Amino acid sequence: MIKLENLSLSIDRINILNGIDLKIDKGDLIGIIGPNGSGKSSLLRCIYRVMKKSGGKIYFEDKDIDNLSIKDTSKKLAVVSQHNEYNFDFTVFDMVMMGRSPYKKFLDKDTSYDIDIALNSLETVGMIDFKDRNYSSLSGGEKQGVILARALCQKAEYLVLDEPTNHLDIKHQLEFMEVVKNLNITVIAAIHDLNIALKYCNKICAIKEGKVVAYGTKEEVITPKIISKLFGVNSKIIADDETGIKSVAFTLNHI
Ligand SMILES: Nc1ncnc2c1ncn2[C@@H]1O[C@H](COP(=O)(O)OP(=O)(O)OP(=O)(O)O)[C@@H](O)[C@H]1O
Repeated sequence: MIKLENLSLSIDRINILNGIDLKIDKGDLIGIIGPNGSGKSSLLRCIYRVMKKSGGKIYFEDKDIDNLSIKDTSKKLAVVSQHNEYNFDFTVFDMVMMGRSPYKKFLDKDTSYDIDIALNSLETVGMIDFKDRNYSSLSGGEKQGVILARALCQKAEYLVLDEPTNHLDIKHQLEFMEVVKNLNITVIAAIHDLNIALKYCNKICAIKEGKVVAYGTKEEVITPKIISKLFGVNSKIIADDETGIKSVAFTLNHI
């Protein structure tokens, strides 16, 4: 379980997150939704400790993260974000092996156990055939698969996804989210596409101006009323006649 209590973040006296309370249960796949600039990435960055919160508490199970080392945090939590360009080049396999670094001391060698985990992670994301390729030669979608494999290689209980499918075509978006869903671990994902959120998340946290506007099941949160409050657009939730699968259709208010 991850618990946020009264989490706040201010930068240059501007309040970015304002007293966020959130409880993420084990096995949840939580979508964080909200308009541009509402604080989704900042919230996740506080959880994965790239940003230092200004106030409040974050707990992993019963442990206050202020008392956890960065290395111990990395054993618990892996991250996939939307920015995957690096100014250096490694093979795909070496990139994935970096996921083992929280478990290593300086100059420790990779064990056959580490190598098996890396190969299994590449298998899981369907990219084993890419293992000897240079990372920089991959397409954006392929890079995202490698970064997910690196996260899996960390063997963390929690996975944070910061708008991970933004640059992916629809097939790659669905494939990425299918892999994530089938991991059966706890996932917190900032998601722009409400249809992806509807399809894959079991809970949704809606934020606006750094505050939680709604938190609950996707049926409770992805509603025309809340969508209008968040984004200022009209919407309709449509259920497919055959499958019952729901999707959202949008129009601008004045159209
Ligand atoms: N390092 C920073 N310095 C100053 N302002 C920042 C910093 N990081 C984030 N912000 C501001 O905090 C607000 C929230 O940004 P954040 O990236 O968390 O929003 P978001 O909901 O993820 O947005 P988007 O959907 O556009 O990616 C924005 O107004 C942003 O400009």
